[in-house]
Amino acid sequence: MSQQRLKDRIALVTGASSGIGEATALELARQGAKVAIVARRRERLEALSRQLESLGAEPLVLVADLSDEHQAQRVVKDTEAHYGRLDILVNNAGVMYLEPVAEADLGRWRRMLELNVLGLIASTQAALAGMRARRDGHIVNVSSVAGRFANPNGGGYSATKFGVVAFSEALRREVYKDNIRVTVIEPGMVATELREHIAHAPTREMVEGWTTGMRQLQSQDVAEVIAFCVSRPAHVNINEVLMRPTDQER
Ligand SMILES: NC(=O)c1ccc[n+]([C@@H]2O[C@H](COP(=O)([O-])OP(=O)(O)OC[C@H]3O[C@@H](n4cnc5c(N)ncnc54)[C@H](O)[C@@H]3O)[C@@H](O)[C@H]2O)c1
Repeated sequence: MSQQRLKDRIALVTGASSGIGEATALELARQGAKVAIVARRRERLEALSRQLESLGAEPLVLVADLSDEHQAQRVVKDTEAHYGRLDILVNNAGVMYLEPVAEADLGRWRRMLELNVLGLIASTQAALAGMRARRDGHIVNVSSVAGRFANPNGGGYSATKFGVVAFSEALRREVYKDNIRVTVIEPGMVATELREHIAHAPTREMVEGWTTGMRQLQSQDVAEVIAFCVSRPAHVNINEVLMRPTDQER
């Protein structure tokens, strides 16, 4: 039995129907959190919900397309209405399309921007009022190593993940005074369904090449990092440690 470091904490995990989101929902539940899960595939969420139930997580299943900002805001409000508050928001839902700029399908890139960036911003915005009022909350944004380093054919995806890093750093500076913590997670290659979206065949080979000889992460590895970050005692203000406010901001 894991330590119940998240006992009575209320979490919402987006993109929970597979991969990192599914593993994170389970790990938060093992550590005692109550967990709301959201994605588009109801059957997958229902199956996860049964596992969460058996861990005592009192799950809430929400089906939404988070590339729609209104739906992204609604799931936060639905979670707050159901449990009375939201303590931990894990913005994990994302897609990856890798293709050369010259051949890019801009409709696909727009959908990627809408989900990976705008949806994440919308759910964050919806969570702030409640967290501010209680002076308590933790927002975890899942970016990627592609949010710090860009590779050929990864321009569209990296634009979204650099965007997540930039947004999170600005957000952290806006909300640290309200005791809201912001963490960005930047995993390397993780064995999930995400790779199936690699649109361009040579890119698939290239991505395989980048990772040859590297340890491939499992979703559970990332889930444990997220659970560790959100389970720090509230008096440890990591915002102050990671990004010391300038004198003007004090
Ligand atoms: N797998 C990797 O190598 C890797 C590396 C770094 C970062 N990431 C990031 O991790 C996050 C999770 O990805 P994953 O690897 O677990 O892949 P995944 O495909 O298994 O999971 C993505 C999740 O997002 C959901 N989703 C997709 N579109 C959605 C939409 N429009 N509305 C609601 N939900 C939607 C999917 O249903 C799924 O639950 C993503 O943000 C991804 O960019 C993944």
